[in-house]
Amino acid sequence: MTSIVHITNLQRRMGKQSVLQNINSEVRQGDVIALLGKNGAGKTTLLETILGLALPTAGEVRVFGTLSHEITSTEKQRIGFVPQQDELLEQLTPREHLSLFAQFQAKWNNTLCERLCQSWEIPLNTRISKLSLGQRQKLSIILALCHQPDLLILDEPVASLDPIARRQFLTELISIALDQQTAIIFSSHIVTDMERVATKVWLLKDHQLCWQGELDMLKEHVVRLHISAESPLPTNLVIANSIRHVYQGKTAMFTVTGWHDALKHTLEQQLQADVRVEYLNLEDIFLELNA
Ligand SMILES: Nc1ncnc2c1ncn2[C@@H]1O[C@H](COP(=O)(O)OP(=O)(O)OP(=O)(O)O)[C@@H](O)[C@H]1O
Repeated sequence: MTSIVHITNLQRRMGKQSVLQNINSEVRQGDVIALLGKNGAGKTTLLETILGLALPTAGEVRVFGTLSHEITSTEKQRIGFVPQQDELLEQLTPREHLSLFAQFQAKWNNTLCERLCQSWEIPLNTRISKLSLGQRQKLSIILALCHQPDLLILDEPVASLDPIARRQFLTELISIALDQQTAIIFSSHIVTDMERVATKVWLLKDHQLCWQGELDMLKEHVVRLHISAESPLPTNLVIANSIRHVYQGKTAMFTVTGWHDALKHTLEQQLQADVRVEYLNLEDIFLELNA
């Protein structure tokens, strides 16, 4: 698979504050990356740096092999971006905006545009300044999807969408990732949505990517162990890579990282106890890793 984005030792400071440190990663064709992090973790900063809208303090980001802040207008046409705050032209109607934007795109998909405008009930002849937040967000998504980008970056694209539009949007996203092999980086606080579409996860914490890799691997890597013994467990019990634990006499619950199934038997022998492994959904993993 072709590399679309390459990030090397990226650092970004804002005044005295370090926002991103030692970020090394790669985005390949067909990757759908869920970018997760608490408020202020640096998600928008990372996405803007990838887009070349902000300069790295150190390190570099390459998009299609070019430094992101030096990408050409032809390369820009290969990128779709839905910003957290839309940049629509207030005085135009959606019809005018779509037609103006389409003129500058080499691969505009009019069929998809018409289908989405219809199913999302975009009021095509109303001034954009009079649209609701959700209608504006839908229009921004249509603009980003319909020029069939090779790289699609979405910063909180669904916050104002109703559940029906959100589900349709996720379906579209999966289909373009599969059919067109578009690389997608998607930031959202609706973690259940991310879990439906993501193949990979980037988790930002303490200015760094504390996890990056396949979603399935993350789910095998972070688990909750429910331990129950015949007699009270030692209160100073230590389990490697534990990030949180709760004791209740003969039972205990540990959340651990770096888990692999072979450890279960060893632990049961060592503690003379039953160990049940609970695999977590992405939202629970996010909460545990940020606890
Ligand atoms: N223009 C700016 N000047 C100074 N600091 C800034 C600026 N923009 C963002 N920051 C700081 O950089 C950090 C990261 O902000 P960023 O917007 O990237 O976070 P985020 O993860 O996208 O947050 P959210 O989930 O709330 O959208 C925050 O601590 C923020 O205060």
